[in-house]
Amino acid sequence: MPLISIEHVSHLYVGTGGTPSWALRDVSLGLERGRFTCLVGPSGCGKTTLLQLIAGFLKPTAGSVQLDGKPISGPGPDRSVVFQEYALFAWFTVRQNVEFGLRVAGMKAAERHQRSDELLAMIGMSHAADRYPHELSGGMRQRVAVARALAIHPEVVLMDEPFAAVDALTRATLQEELLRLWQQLGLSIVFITHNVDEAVFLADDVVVMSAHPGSIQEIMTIDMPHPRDRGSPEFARWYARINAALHRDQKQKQAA
Ligand SMILES: Nc1ncnc2c1ncn2[C@@H]1O[C@H](COP(=O)(O)OP(=O)(O)OP(=O)(O)O)[C@@H](O)[C@H]1O
Repeated sequence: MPLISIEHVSHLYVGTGGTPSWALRDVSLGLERGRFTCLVGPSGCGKTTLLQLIAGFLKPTAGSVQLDGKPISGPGPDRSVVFQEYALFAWFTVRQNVEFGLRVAGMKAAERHQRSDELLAMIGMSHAADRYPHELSGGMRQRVAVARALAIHPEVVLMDEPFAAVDALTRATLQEELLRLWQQLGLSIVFITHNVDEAVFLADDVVVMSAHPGSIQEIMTIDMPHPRDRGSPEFARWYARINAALHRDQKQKQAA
């Protein structure tokens, strides 16, 4: 049984003018435990909606979303979310940000400190534990956001374009660090990106979505071992395949 089962899910939004629109139409997808899944697709194809349904922030209009065979009825400590914007609390230090979920869960201070010490060491931020978010670079802030998401020991980490706002060099470093954490902690990750290179570098499975209505066009399993070499012919082949699938959809929509 997949860890996350999305069965015949449709999601309807009603806009401000009262006009309904289908963000997702009859989407079915099974996500296996321990895998790194990337969602790619044109703007508006429902990637964030799908992530929010898994997070439990939204309920599907039709169909079901299940985790470990149980319907998802809301957010829970088994799932955490990392957003594109550095959603850190400005008035908390790095350590306080990382410990936030643990404090909410009622964990004692000594245990919280031990957990945050471990995570800060893992992300190479021990030296900055007492700094505030405005004293950090974009890459450092996103590292803290990842550490905060991991502090509660979630089974699933849901990431919505987490590295889109940082420069290319920092992005590459963050990708490598995330792969290390994923492997070390045995996480299951669902990661939205617009960047095909990022998807080929990170993913076991790439879910290519198409828009109007949001649906799944193709699922590709990238069987290259990690770490992946961006300069290899195999990497270039996967890049071209995913890119072609994305453009095929656009061409079909334009021709229709
Ligand atoms: N709260 C909302 N109310 C009304 N319509 C919405 C709402 N949120 C999203 N939509 C619409 O639903 C569709 C899917 O949106 P969604 O944000 O899930 O797509 P996306 O693939 O994540 O897009 P992007 O890549 O641009 O972030 C879009 O047409 C969007 O305009």
